[in-house]
Formats: sequence, C-alpha cells, structure tokens
Amino acid sequence: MVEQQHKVAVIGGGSWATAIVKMLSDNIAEKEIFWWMRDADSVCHIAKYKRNPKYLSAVELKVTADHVSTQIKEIIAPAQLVVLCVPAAFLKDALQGINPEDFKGKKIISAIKGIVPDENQIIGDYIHQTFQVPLSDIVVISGPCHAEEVALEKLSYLTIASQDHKLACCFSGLINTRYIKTNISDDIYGTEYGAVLKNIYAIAGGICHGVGFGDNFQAVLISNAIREMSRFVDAIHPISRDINESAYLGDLLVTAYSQFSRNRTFGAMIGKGYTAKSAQLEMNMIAEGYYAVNCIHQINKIYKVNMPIARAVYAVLYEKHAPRIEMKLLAEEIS
Ligand SMILES: NC(=O)c1ccc[n+]([C@@H]2O[C@H](COP(=O)([O-])OP(=O)(O)OC[C@H]3O[C@@H](n4cnc5c(N)ncnc54)[C@H](O)[C@@H]3O)[C@@H](O)[C@H]2O)c1
Ligand SMILES: O=P(O)(O)OC[C@H](O)CO
Repeated sequence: MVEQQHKVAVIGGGSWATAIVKMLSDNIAEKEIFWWMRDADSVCHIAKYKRNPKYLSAVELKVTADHVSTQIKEIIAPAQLVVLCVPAAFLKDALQGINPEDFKGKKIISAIKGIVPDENQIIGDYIHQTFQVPLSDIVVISGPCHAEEVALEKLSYLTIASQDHKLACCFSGLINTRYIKTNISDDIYGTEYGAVLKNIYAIAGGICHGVGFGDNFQAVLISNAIREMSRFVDAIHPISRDINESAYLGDLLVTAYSQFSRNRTFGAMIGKGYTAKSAQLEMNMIAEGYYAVNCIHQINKIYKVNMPIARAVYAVLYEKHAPRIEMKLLAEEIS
C-alpha cells in the first residue's frame, strides 16, 4: 500500500502530537514528517529551535522547518498517512475546509481518545462517514501511554488497531522504537470506546480523591469501572475481547493512577470545588472525559447499559450535583 518513502502528516500541536512526532522521528524507517498546528508562533519556534514551546518543550524534535505549518491542506496533501491528534472537541474546527477529496486514498490514523461532540461519534466513525474514508483505511492508536513518559523515553506499549492487519503492522513499523513497543488489534470500536470511557473513570477517581475518599475506595471504583467499560463496549460492539488487555484495563489503570493524568487531575480539581471552566483554564491541557461523558450519556440513551460511574460524573459536570453527595451515592451503588 505505501511506497518506499513514507510521508506522514501529524495534525495537532499538543503534548500527544509532539510525542508522536518524536516517536516517528526516532523510529528508524525512512520517512518524511509533516506537522500541522494552529498556533503560528509555535510553528516559527519549532522551525527555529526544533522544540514545541508549549508542550514537552524539553524534547528536541527532528523536523524540517518547511514541513511545519498552520496550513492544514499543505500538510495533508503530500502525505499517505495522516495522524489525527487534536482533542475530539476541536477536531471539526481543525478539519474545517478539508473535504473527502483531500483524504482520498490516504490512511487515517486516530490518536485521539474522545468523541466528536454533537455528532456523538467516535473518530473512526466520524472520519468514515464525513470524509468517506473506508473503515479498512482507518487505524486507531491507543493503550496506556502518557506523552510525558514518551518525552523521557520510558518503555511504553501502544495498541495499533485496524480492520486491515497489514496496515496496522505498517504503521507499527513506523512508530516503534527502543522505548515504544506495539500490540496489533482488529478491535477498532472496543479500542476507541475503551479509551473514551477510561477518561471518564479517571475523572471519577479524581473527584473521589478531591472530596476525600482514599486509595481503598479508589481500588473499588476502578474495579467497578473496568466492569462498566466491559458492559458498554460489549453492548456497542459485541465481539470476543479480553477486557484485561493493555488497550482497555492497562489504559484505565495508567490514567487512574498516574501523576501525569489530565483527566484525574481535572476530576480532583472538580472534587475540590473548581468549576469545570476554571479547572480547564488552570490545567492548560484538555481533559477529554469532560466532553465525552456528555456524549456517552446521549449514546447510552439508546443502549441503556447500567453505567453508575459515568452517570455520576455526568451528574456532577452537567447537572451541577454536589461532587461529595454524588460520590457518596455512587459508593452506595457499587461494590
Ligand atoms: N497527552 C497524552 O499523554 C495523550 C496520550 C494518548 C492520547 N492522547 C489524546 O490525544 C489527543 C490530544 O491531546 P493532548 O494531550 O495532545 O492535548 P493537550 O492537552 O496536551 O493539548 C491541548 C491541545 O488542544 C489544542 N486546543 C486547546 N484549545 C483549543 C481550541 N479552543 N481550539 C482548538 N484547539 C485547541 C491545543 O492547541 C493543543 O494542541 C486527545 O484526544 C488525548 O486524549 C493524549
Ligand atoms: O491520563 P490522561 O487523562 O492524561 O490521558 C492520556 C492518555 O490517554 C493515557 O493513555
């Protein structure tokens, strides 16, 4: 499918996009990397100093100055593979002006762990339906991996999911490094929904911590969270899968326990009394679970899966229920 010289476009200027550019450039396969971000000052800084001034700024990036741009069409045009890495809430904005013709014949890789608001679609479905990209040309990257640890070259495992096994292996061959190992999967739906849900559960864990629950309760919460995730992904895409694999349980654990977790940090701030807006402003990073819990709430009106944790997070964030009371009610419901 792909010629000798791989051309990969990365769309997004945050921590994860920066980490992905690092992985792609540390990987030994020959390739050209093109990089889009919306912030013109960051583009100039990267061109001059080879560092992203706003995210993972300690990382030196091996990128060619004229391959970094705010012009998304220019970045996408030469690439055979396009990696999407902006938070789901801003994906529509980022892809404004892009039409199905621009994506024709390209493989689209989603590194996003979120749902497109209003559409209530995971990224694979959104790209498939809006841009007519065949599902077999879509890849999902997931698994327990924080950008901050990629920056430190700490050993990490990513799951590369696609209905096209060869395509998943091809992308794996472009991204694996001494510090990045990959697992291949064909479960694009389970991988995407699992990643969306783990963000919501990390917010729940953060809220519980913020209102004063301890590690003992956190363990019970996360044990219930993996069962809730299993119920939901099985309802939405019932195939045989092992929910204990790294793409599902592993990702839930890292986000629930890591010091780097945006979603858990956001939840802890909510538990301590911040509003969602002030927590987001103070973090300067995006907690995908904030948007996702609203989308999952809408989607679950159809599936009617028993989801007490997601429901409690929705009640706190969107119905303005008091975090302490809502988490106490949740504690009565789970075991
Ligand atoms: N950071 C990680 O470790 C990590 C790991 C795996 C997956 N992801 C996923 O990668 C995606 C990107 O997250 P991230 O961690 O790079 O984000 P981030 O929080 O590091 O950065 C925020 C990004 O959002 C952009 N942004 C903020 N406000 C915006 C607005 N109003 N309009 C348009 N863009 C705006 C910023 O420019 C920046 O690129 C998310 O779906 C996330 O779940 C992140
Ligand atoms: O842990 P978070 O909330 O920062 O999310 C980042 C990644 O999804 C972890 O795999």
